[in-house]
Amino acid sequence: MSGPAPVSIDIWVKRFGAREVLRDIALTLAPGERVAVLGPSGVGKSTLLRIAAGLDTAFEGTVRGAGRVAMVFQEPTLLPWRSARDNLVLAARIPAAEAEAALASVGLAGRGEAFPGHLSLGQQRRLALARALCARPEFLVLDEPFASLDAETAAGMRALTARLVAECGATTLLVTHAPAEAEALADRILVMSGTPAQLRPRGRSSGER
Ligand SMILES: Nc1ncnc2c1ncn2[C@@H]1O[C@H](COP(=O)(O)OP(=O)(O)OP(=O)(O)O)[C@@H](O)[C@H]1O
Repeated sequence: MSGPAPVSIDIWVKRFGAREVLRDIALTLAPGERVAVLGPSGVGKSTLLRIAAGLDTAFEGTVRGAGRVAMVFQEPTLLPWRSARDNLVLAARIPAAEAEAALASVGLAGRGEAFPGHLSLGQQRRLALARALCARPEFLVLDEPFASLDAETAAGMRALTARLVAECGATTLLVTHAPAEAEALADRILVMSGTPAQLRPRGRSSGER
């Protein structure tokens, strides 16, 4: 092992058909750095994340240094016919006792037998977060993990995620359209805008809150 590496995402161009969605994106995350990308719906945030996580390789550019990646999707994407515990055991190949501890760490102690469909959306999101963290990622990618939660639940999730992400120490890339999420979780905030979309640091005076 040579120690943690920066994650470098260079996208010269990403197209869907003839349409350019992303162009000239150069983003380097220092080891352990947490970067949030803010931007309106449809601008290309999820596309950037899928490329960063290695799920989309149909682009011109490179992604380097990502190492072991875990992604939390907008939808929890759990195995519906497996218990909460088995969702962790199967995905991360960990013993049941470790899965129980992970459930407790996201406030799901005692819910190991529950099927995802019997959990609230907020609980499913926490289970999906636990699953990602159980993989002991070097690079954690979060795609609007708090979308469609009520304000109180989202605030609880933000605090929990901020604590767990800090504890796990993974280099983290988060996309959201909620500035409060970006501020709670990130060391650095970037804004994605334009067609094709580009990234720039968040300005202080442009009304981007
Ligand atoms: N598989 C695909 N094929 C064609 N077009 C796509 C595909 N995936 C995304 N797009 C288009 O690319 C653009 C960027 O989509 P993307 O999902 O990255 O946006 P986003 O910023 O994540 O939006 P949201 O905040 O609503 O999730 C959109 O115009 C979308 O319609």
